[in-house]
Amino acid sequence: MSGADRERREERGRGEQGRKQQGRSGNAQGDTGGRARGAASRRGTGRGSQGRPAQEQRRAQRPRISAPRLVAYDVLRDVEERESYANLALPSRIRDANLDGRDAGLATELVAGALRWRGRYDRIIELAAGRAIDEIDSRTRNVLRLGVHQVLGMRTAAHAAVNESVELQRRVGNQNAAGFVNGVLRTVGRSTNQEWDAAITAEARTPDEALAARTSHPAWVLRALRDALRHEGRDAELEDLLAADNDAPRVSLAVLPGSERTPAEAASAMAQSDGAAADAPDEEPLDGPSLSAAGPSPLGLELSGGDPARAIAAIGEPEGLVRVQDQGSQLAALALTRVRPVRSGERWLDLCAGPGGKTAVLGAEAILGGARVRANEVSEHRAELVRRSVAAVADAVEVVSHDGRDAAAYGDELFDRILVDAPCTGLGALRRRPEARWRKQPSDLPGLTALQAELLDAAAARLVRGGILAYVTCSPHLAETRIAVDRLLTRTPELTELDARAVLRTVARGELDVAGEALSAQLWPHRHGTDAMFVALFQRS
Ligand SMILES: C[S@@+](CC[C@H](N)C(=O)[O-])C[C@H]1O[C@@H](n2cnc3c(N)ncnc32)[C@H](O)[C@@H]1O
Repeated sequence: MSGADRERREERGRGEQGRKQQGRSGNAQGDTGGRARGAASRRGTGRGSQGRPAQEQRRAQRPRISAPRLVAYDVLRDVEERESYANLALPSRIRDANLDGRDAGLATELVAGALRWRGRYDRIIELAAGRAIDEIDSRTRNVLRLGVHQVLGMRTAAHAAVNESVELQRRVGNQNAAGFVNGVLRTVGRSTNQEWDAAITAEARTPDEALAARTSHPAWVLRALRDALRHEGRDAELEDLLAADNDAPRVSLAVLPGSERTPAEAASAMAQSDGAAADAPDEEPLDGPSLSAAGPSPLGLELSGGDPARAIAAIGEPEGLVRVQDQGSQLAALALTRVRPVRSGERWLDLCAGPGGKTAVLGAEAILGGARVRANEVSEHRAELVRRSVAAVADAVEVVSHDGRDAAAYGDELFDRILVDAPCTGLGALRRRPEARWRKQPSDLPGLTALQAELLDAAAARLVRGGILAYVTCSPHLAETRIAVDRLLTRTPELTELDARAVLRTVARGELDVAGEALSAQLWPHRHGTDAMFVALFQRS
């Protein structure tokens, strides 16, 4: 930073000090209008006396904003305004900005933190600014969320986080609100996380509102999660679950059945390749991350960090046989394939297959057992993802694209096993998709549960006698799990529910703690380290 820039900053800082607000209760006022007027009149003087070139010169002299922060801001905008998925928008923005590994890591942390903790940070911003979050324009809101994450969620020095945020606001948002950003973030930085949590609790109207804000969950999601845990007699686990939702999940890999190596052998293959790389002077060693055959799926590996693609390459299996996949998804697919021995010639259907993670497990199991899989996906684009996903087991899998409620999806056949991995609210994968909890609304439920019921009815009618149906959701919401199952059983007396918990206990690696009275199995992030997958199994009589 040049001396002139530093001087300008210090002068601005002194100005802010003069206007600063005291403490949380004497908040940052949030009077952007007053500040805006002040800033506008100051700018007006500048324009009058110096003209446009001077203003442009001042802009050119401004400190550069760090590229990762700009990338993070752009991704937050993509998510908010274009409904983009952060996990897709982020890599493409990182590529466009040509960030190196370290900066890409910072951009990723900023995006994940600001999205995941949005509910808590918004409440803190409200308390610091003394105004409702909706009254702050969306650009400023996102600058503030990134700033609060740096101040409270990362170890960024407070003055650096504030200065960067003010510059970011000047670059991307309403210039007049730069002072507001400065004031709010300074107020935020004056209290610790514990103090902010105490303030959130003190200001909340109900204990649920306080817990929802502190743990950054929408209140309706918190209630749905509590209901699902209560159904198992485990509502005391709610806070553990909410905390697990806010932890970045460990990367899990699946070693598909039929691979040359078992998961344990794959883990040691990577360790050996790591050692060999360290010995070879021109090979960059895999610095640190290790694989272990851990987690509840018998196919599963856990990666302690680093780039999964490098770990997969280091294992050395043919492409596609080792893949990134949540272990709950692995178990859900295995519940269907291992519920009973496979007879050669069986026909299986994966009705809602996109993007094809579970189809790959079904395909690998089908090859071993002599079965064949039809994979259906309503979206042609996602059907293409399924084709790519099953390349390693393509001999056993045929991919088609139809609405699963239409006869075309079944191709005039009956099936021995059908997987309905239904579209759902996705409330079981909140740790993986940080923006998802803010996207779904309770009003999404009726449409989804109606679609789930129609898909189940269509699938149940296409089972051979004695055939098995697996109903899977990545949501623990009771409307999408037990209530859906009970209604299906009422509508379809030919279906008998099987003990999915017993099946999963047999399939799983180690003890699997599945609670409650129901025959279906609910997995949980805080208990099993998986997404909250729900699995129910039925047999057609
Ligand atoms: C939860 S995802 C399936 C995940 C997949 N089984 C996997 O493991 O990768 C649900 C899928 O159902 C698809 N879908 C939604 N409505 C459908 C319908 N009417 N018929 C068939 N598929 C549908 C969605 O496009 C989405 O790809």
